[in-house]
Formats: sequence, C-alpha cells, structure tokens
Amino acid sequence: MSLTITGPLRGSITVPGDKSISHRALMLGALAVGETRITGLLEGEDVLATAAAMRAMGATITRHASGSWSVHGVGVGGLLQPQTALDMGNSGTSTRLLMGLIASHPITATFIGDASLSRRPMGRVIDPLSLMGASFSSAPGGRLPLTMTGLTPAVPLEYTLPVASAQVKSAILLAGLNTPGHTVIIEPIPTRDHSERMLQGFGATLTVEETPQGRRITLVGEAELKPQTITVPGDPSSAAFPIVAALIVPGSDVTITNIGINPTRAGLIEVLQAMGGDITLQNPRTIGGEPVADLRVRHSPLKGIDVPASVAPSMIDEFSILFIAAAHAQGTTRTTGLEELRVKESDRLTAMATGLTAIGVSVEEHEDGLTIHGHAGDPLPGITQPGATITTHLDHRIAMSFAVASLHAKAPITIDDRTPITTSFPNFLPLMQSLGAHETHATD
Ligand SMILES: O=C(O)C1=C[C@@H](OP(=O)(O)O)[C@@H](O)[C@H](O)C1
Ligand SMILES: C=C(OP(=O)(O)O)C(=O)O
Repeated sequence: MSLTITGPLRGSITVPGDKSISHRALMLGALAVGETRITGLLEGEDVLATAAAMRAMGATITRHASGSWSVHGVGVGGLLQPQTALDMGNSGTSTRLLMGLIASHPITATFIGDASLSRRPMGRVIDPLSLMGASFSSAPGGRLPLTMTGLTPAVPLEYTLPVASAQVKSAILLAGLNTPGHTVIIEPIPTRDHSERMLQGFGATLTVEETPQGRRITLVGEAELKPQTITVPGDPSSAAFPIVAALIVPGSDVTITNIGINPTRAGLIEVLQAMGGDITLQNPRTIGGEPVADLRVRHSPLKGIDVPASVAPSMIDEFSILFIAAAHAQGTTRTTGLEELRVKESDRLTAMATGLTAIGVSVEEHEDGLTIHGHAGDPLPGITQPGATITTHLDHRIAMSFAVASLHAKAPITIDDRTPITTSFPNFLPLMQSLGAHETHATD
C-alpha cells in the first residue's frame, strides 16, 4: 500500500479517540460500581483487547453506537479470575496496566500477545508489582507469555520510577487501588498524566506534589470509584500523521478538530512549530478534565533543529512521524534521549533509519536517536528499487509514517503491511482520502 496526491491536502477531519484515555476509561469503569458511559472511545484493536480482558474478569461492557460504550463495573477488589489466557494482541498499554490491576486481586491470569508484544520487556512492571506481593512466571527476560498471581491485601509501595514510563506509573497506581494505605510514586521525569486525572475524576484520593526529586504522586488505597460519564478527546498521537502530511504537501490547509493538547502529550506541536510549522490552536477548551483544541495546519517550509531530549516523554509515540518531517526540512535534525524507542512495537530507531535510507534520505543512527539530513522541501526520492517495500515490523506508527512520506515523493513508497494501522487508527486511510490522498499499489 502507498498513498499519493494529485493536489494539496484540504479539509477538516476528526481523528478517533485517545488510545491512552480509552484504555483507562474501560479499566476504571470496570472497577466502579454502577454504569460508566463513554463517548469517543477508540475502537482500535488495542482498546478492544482491553475491553475483552475486562469482560473476562467480570465487567459488563456494551457498545451502543460508534464510540459510544457503557461499562458496569465489579468494584475495586471485585475482579474475577479469567477462565482463559488474556490475549493482548499488539498492546503494551493493555498488558502493563492490566498486570497492575491483577497484582492486588486474589486471581491468576496468563497474558499472551503477538510476535511484537512477545518481544517487549515486562520486567519494568514485574519488579515493582513483585514488591507489592504479586508473583510471576514468564518467558525468559520477563517477556510474554506470562502468568501472574495477585496478592490481597497487597503491600503498599513507595517507588521511584527508573524509566520515564506512564505505563509503569499507571500499573502501580492501579495496583494501589486495592491496596491498604498509601501507594507513592516518585516520577523524576514527568510522563502522561491521564491516570492521575481520571483516578481523581472517578473519586479516588490522589495528590500530586512537585518535589526536588520530581513529581510525588500519592494514592490512598482501598478506594471506592464512582461511575462517570467520559468524553474521550481525539488522539494527538493519531493527529500527528495528518499534521505532518499537511506540513509537507505544498498548498495544504487542514483542520483537525477536538485534539487532546494535554501538556504531557503536546511535545510534537511545539517541536514542529520550532521547525517553522504553521500550526494554530483554535477554540481551546476543557473536556472531561483534559485540555482540547482544534488545530489548523498549513504547508510550511521546515528547518532542521536539535530536539531537546527533555521533550521526549511528551511526544514519545510521535518520533517516527517527526523523522518524516525532518526528512523534508532544510538542514539537519538531531534527536537524543530516545532509548525507549527501541522497546516499542518495533525498534523504532532502527526501523525508521532503515526505511529512511531505503527512500533516499541520509540518516545516522545512534544508540539513543537519529540525525537526519533533510531535503529542504523537495519531494523525497522514494523507493527506486523495483518491488522493494518498507518493512513495518507489526508497528502501526512505522506503517503510517511511511504512508505519509509517500505523499511527497518522486517514486512511490510502498509499505509491506498496512494491517497494524488498525491497532490505533482504524480509519486512517479513509480520513487521509477525505483530505485528498489516494491509495495506490495495493500489494498487501
Ligand atoms: O500509558 C500509556 O497509555 C502509554 C505510555 C507510553 O508508553 P511508556 O509508558 O512505555 O513510555 C506510550 O508509548 C504508549 O503508547 C501509551
Ligand atoms: C507504544 C505504543 O503503544 P503500546 O505500548 O500500548 O503498545 C504506541 O501506540 O505507539
């Protein structure tokens, strides 16, 4: 599959709901007694894996219409033993957050996943959850398949995060819900705070203090959650693809409505603006405790910059598409501090460096980042070798990044597999088509 254009990208679109918030809405709804209503839920494969797992542990989850769901929860402490293995598909967030939930329930669960997920490290959650009393047996290196047994009552924990990971933070917080006393997490580098916001929204007692060591998050355990009505904002990590598409295709003018602009997620917008991207935030508002705006994006000449490592957590899923923007910029873009990209759905530094090289972009791969020499707004060379394709490695973000790159290239850029796109952005292709892109070379 590859995308092409016959003119500028134009129009207004709304991208699906935020993946991180959708997972959390289902999980917390499943722990509240009564009915939680959710609108704007992302219906991507990753979130559907979370829904299936929560059903397997006793919650009643109903889809009423597109994005409109209800959850009848079992109460904190009320999760049931699943009768079969929990299949997490491609989703790291589902796996790690559910491990947290199970850690303080008296149940045993087995997690399985696809080839990509089965390569990803779970030790980062096994370590703190073991300190809380859960026990684990896993494939070598703390990988899936993994079986765990929770402990009730679990042992409250004070833990400093050794990696900047919202998944690890959230796993401990979710375990802390059914744990007596205070669960404390110290986060030296801030990461997305959707769990903190939503736990407060569901009525948990959770406080956040800024300390010299970082953010100190305290959750009072044995919480009682009250059902909520949740409106999920559009996913900034999905919006990233049409944003960069509009910036690189000459003449484009695209509006993307209802995008979450939580500061712990908005790093890409800042970085693209610093590169010269014409992105304006319109109609800022708060929806369901999260800041939201409409974004207007117009084609812009971009210039390469040194991206500060400190911005990494606030755009950790956006680097693959940033690298495509960098390939179009005038001059060199340097990124550092991105070791975490090596343990996502694929090793995103190697996957992107290999793909960029294949489409004629000069790139240097370092242990913790890429240096990319841009083409100053000219179309990228594309794949000149007949029949060659970009390998997507079961990684939705690699697939969408090269689909966007193909919009402004001399030769087509064909990806080997578009199926991973459904994990986070099921209507990516129709939305890009509504802006004026065309799908060609359907080889998959
Ligand atoms: O908490 C979350 O919802 C997520 C946290 C991030 O992972 P890490 O916690 O591994 O950084 C991100 O990459 C992932 O897509 C979603
Ligand atoms: C890393 C990602 O997701 P997960 O960790 O949930 O698989 C992602 O969506 O880019």
